[in-house]
Amino acid sequence: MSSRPKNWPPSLPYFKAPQHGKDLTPTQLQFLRTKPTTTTTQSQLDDDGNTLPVVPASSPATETPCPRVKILPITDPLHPAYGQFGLFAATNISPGELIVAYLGRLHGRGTTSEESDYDIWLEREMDVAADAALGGNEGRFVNDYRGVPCGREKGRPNARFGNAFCERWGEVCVGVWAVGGGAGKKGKKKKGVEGGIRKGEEILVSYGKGFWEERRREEGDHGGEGDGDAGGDDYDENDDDDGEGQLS
Ligand SMILES: C[S@@+](CC[C@H](N)C(=O)[O-])C[C@H]1O[C@@H](n2cnc3c(N)ncnc32)[C@H](O)[C@@H]1O
Repeated sequence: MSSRPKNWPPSLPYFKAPQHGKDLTPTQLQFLRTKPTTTTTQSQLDDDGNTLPVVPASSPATETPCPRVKILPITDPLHPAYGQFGLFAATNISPGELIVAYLGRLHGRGTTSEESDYDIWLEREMDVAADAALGGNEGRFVNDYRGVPCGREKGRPNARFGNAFCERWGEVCVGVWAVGGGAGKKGKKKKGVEGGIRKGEEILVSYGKGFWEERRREEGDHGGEGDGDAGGDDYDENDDDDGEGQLS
């Protein structure tokens, strides 16, 4: 396999592992490198109180390039990210499966780039985020579900951000997971979602309401129209803005 995925922007660094910003403290590094054990700490539990999943070093989700996904140009003029790229399933993906890691520069609040549209909280409490604006892997191309036409589960995401301990790198990473295969956030069942993504489908997450509210504020400030939130729907996002796994 080539050392970069097809359609990767030629001038953008392609990461084969998470990059550590110089600002990360020993405590943050220790948090990242701590593999969950039977005696887990609070920060190793997800919203449902489950232990952080451990992803074996052999998982295709952490291969670079990742065989589970394709970066493709968005050619449908009705798609809100028309003219940009998106992330698509290269194989059928089972509900609840880790699709691909989201690699970027790991950093704290002090080195946040206000301009970045690729910065995602890994663990807000530990002040660690992953920014893929200046380099990353395929994960950086995942679009938000809002306004995207023709999805099998129209009007809702088929994937979500979530953390895992990745044995390939020996640290906690953000990943993109197929929805389904269990309860949603805080144990709530998501209405009508069975999960699983078919080969060829676009992989779509929710960036969280906060991301789009901030986008609207910026557009208001600048008086522009831009490529903001393309429309509402009945997907219940009330749990979306409580911490990790949201674009900041
Ligand atoms: C993490 S990037 C996603 C990849 C991006 N499409 C690209 O080609 O680099 C986030 C950016 O994608 C665009 N985007 C993603 N989902 C969108 C949506 N539903 N509506 C409008 N723009 C979207 C916005 O420009 C946003 O700032």
